[in-house]
Amino acid sequence: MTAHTHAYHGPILTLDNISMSFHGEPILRDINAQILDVIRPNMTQGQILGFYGRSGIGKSVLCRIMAGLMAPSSGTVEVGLAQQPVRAGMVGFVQQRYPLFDHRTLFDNLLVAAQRKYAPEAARQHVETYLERFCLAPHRKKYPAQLSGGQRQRAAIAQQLLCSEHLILLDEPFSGLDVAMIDEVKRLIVEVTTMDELNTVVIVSHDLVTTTALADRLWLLGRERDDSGQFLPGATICPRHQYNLAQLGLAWHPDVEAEPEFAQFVAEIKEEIRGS
Ligand SMILES: Nc1ncnc2c1ncn2[C@@H]1O[C@H](COP(=O)(O)OP(=O)(O)OP(=O)(O)O)[C@@H](O)[C@H]1O
Repeated sequence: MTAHTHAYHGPILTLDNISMSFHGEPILRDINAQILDVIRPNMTQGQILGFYGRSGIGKSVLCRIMAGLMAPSSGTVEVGLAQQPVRAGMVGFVQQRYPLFDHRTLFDNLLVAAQRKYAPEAARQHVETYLERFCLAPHRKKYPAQLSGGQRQRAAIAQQLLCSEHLILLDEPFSGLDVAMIDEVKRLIVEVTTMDELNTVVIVSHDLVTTTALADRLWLLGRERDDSGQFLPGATICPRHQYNLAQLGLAWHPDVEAEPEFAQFVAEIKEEIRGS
């Protein structure tokens, strides 16, 4: 187990006292958490956050709040090195159905996204770059219905990266994929975070092992108990459930899943989840 040398710059994402209720029912409570810009010597190293919680606990709600698609009942979300309040469109959100425009080719789908951020010629150049990097260049003239599931997913990730500002949320990126495809998606996520220092991928997944193996930071969303053992209303990410995998020596190891320390860490996390 080796802790690779690293340091931190300013925050990339800050959740400040986020709470959310629907019709008086608390779903999220007092969430304070931050992703920092990680720096590794002589490397372009973005951030990967694993985000885990039981089914129905509030992960999708928090993702929508992080993406600026839903306003919290209280609290603020700030993104980027300038720490601006989040607005819809600043954060990419790749949902499970990979929505693309059916009547446009892959190239045109990506171009529409890129033109939201770049002038026309720069947009075309960025689309070319992403088609190459995501192994989609041979499929540029195909329509979404003519792409495989994996190609659609790569296209959806490229689309969100092209129009958002470095931060991208992936909702269940491994669900329904075979082993080879899971490896492909893992490779792609690592590729995204080595393309630009500020690129930050948030992986929301029930696949705890795969997510933890990729991440340099892990958040567990869970319910806390009061002194008498009763659950407090609403889920939160308490400080002890914000794990720094880089400091634990579990980040950026290609075969970390084979390391005994990793297995032990995952076992501990499972215990925490069972109790929350
Ligand atoms: N718009 C809404 N109005 C009322 N309640 C909502 C709304 N959106 C979500 N909820 C409730 O918030 C809770 C958390 O839902 P959420 O979809 O965030 O869970 P999740 O952790 O993403 O679950 P899963 O892992 O099963 O997808 C659920 O009880 C859900 O019914």
